[in-house]
Amino acid sequence: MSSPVAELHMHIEGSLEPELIFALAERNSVQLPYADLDDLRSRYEFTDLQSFLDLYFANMQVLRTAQDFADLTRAYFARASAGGVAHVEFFFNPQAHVNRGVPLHEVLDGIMDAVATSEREFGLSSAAIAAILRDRPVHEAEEVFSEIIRLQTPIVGLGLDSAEVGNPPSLFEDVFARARSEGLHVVAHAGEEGPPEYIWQALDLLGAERIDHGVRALEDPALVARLVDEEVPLTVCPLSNVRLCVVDSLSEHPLRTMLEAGLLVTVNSDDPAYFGGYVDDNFAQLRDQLGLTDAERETLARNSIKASFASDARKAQLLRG
Ligand SMILES: Nc1ncnc2[nH]cnc12
Ligand SMILES: [Zn+2]
Repeated sequence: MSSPVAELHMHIEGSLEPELIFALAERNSVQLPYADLDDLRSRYEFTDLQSFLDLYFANMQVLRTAQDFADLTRAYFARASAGGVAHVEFFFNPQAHVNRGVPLHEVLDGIMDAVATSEREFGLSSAAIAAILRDRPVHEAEEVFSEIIRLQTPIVGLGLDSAEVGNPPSLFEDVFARARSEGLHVVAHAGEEGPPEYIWQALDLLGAERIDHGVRALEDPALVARLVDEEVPLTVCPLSNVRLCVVDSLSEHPLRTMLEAGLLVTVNSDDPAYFGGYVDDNFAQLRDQLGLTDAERETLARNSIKASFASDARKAQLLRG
């Protein structure tokens, strides 16, 4: 029996499976631009991050009510728990819903309802991170963040995601400073498609406690030394990196190089409904295609718990297995 894992990098909207897209479209009378499931599935071929984001945002149109968000979140919890995930810190994208007319409270009520019962229902502790869309105007991020705070939403942190290149962390210094002053954890996607410079900015300007992805850190030895020295966790997403053409194949993924460099690496699913699998699928394919050993898996599992924002008591419980 392998040790429990914490999943620290997944987007709840990226767990929207094709079957649920069709079921929610029916429930909400949404006309989908796909003939059937096979037609939808045939579109899951991506050439880069943007080509994925286009489909990711398009499919969100079926999410309308608190019930939809609760059903989506619970479906992920059930699947993740079955795959050995015992703790999750997941992203959601409030702007992606508010901007198409869904009231913020519908999003928050649904997600937080599922979070509140995850331990009882699925034996899985959970926490939500509001992620800012970095390719949208800065004032929009500030407005949605203010509203989340005004509603006293029990989120655990603030994150930064969406199209990376050309949208550096430096743009979002103020909203991240506010998040920190509210006592929230802060994390940022950096070094997925963007340069190592964006990782430096995430650390120095945003105060990021974890870097989401960070694979391009390997291009900058001084940055690697800093990340090792400060034990900054990197939430790496191997299947995502292959599907978004960040790496050519899983057998060429730099995960082992990162581990050998002494980086605090974790394995995550990112957008499991789009990238061919959940955390357990990532581990299984890493074993088959990269020769990931049981000892390496154990290290990665322990890293994920260490890197989480769970309480010390919960971390100790998770580490006991
Ligand atoms: N891999 C990813 N990178 C940036 N933004 C995202 N939003 C959902 N998945 C993402
Ligand atoms: Zn991501």
